[in-house]
Amino acid sequence: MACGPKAMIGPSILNSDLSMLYDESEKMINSGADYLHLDVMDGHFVPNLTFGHPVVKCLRQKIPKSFFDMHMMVANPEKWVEAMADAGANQYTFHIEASKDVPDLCRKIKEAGMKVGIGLKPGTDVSVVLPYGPLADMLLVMTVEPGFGGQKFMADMMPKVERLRAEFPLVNIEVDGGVSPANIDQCAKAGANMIVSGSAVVKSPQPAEVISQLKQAVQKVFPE
Ligand SMILES: O=C(CO)[C@H](O)[C@H](O)COP(=O)(O)O
Ligand SMILES: [Fe+2]
Repeated sequence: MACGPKAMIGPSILNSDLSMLYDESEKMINSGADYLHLDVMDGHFVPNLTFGHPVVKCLRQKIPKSFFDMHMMVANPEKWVEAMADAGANQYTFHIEASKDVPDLCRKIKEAGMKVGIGLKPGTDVSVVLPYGPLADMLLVMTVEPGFGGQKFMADMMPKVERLRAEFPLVNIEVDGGVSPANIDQCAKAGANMIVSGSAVVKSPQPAEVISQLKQAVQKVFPE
C-alpha cells in the first residue's frame, strides 16, 4: 500500500471541556493528532446540539495549519457548504441519509475547495453508498448511533468497513464512535485508516500515549 491510504488519528473534541476548545484542540495536536474531527450537530438530524461555522472560523484563526474534518450531523447538509469552506474547513463529511442529491452535494463541496466525506449511520446498508464511492475522498462508517460521545463501539459495523475497503482500495475509510485501544485492531484489520477517537483520547490523562497506541495499530495494516 505504498501510495495508498495512510494511518491517521483524528481526536474528536466532543467530550472535552468545550469552554476551552482552543486549548483542548492544541493539546490534541501536541499529543500527535494527525487531524481534528469536529462534530457539528443541529438538533434535527441528531437529538443534540454542538457548534457551527462561527466557532470553527474562530478556531481556525488560532489554529492555522491543522486539517479540520467536519462531521456534519445536520438535516440539510447542502446549506452549510459555503459557510464551512469560508470558516476554513478542509473536509466536509455529510450523512448520506440527509442528502437529497448526493452527486450534486459532492460537486458543491469540491467546488468550495474542500474534500468530500460521506457518512453512514449504523442502520444504513453499505450498498446505499457504493454508487458514490468514486465521488468521495473519504467514507465514514459510524460505529455508534450519531449524536453523543462516550457510547459503546459497535463491532458489527466491521463488515461494512471490509466491504468498502474491498470496493475502494484507495479511498480513506473512517470509523467514528467508541473507538479505543480495545477495538482498534478490529477497525484496522477491517480496512479503516482514518480513526476518530473521542472519549478514549480526551478523557485520558495521557492522550499522547493513547494516540500513539492507536496509530501503531493502524500502521501495522497501513505502513508508511
Ligand atoms: O460523531 C460522534 C458522535 O456522534 C463523535 O465523533 C464520536 O462519538 C466520538 O466520540 P467517542 O469516541 O467518545 O464515541
Ligand atoms: Fe463524529
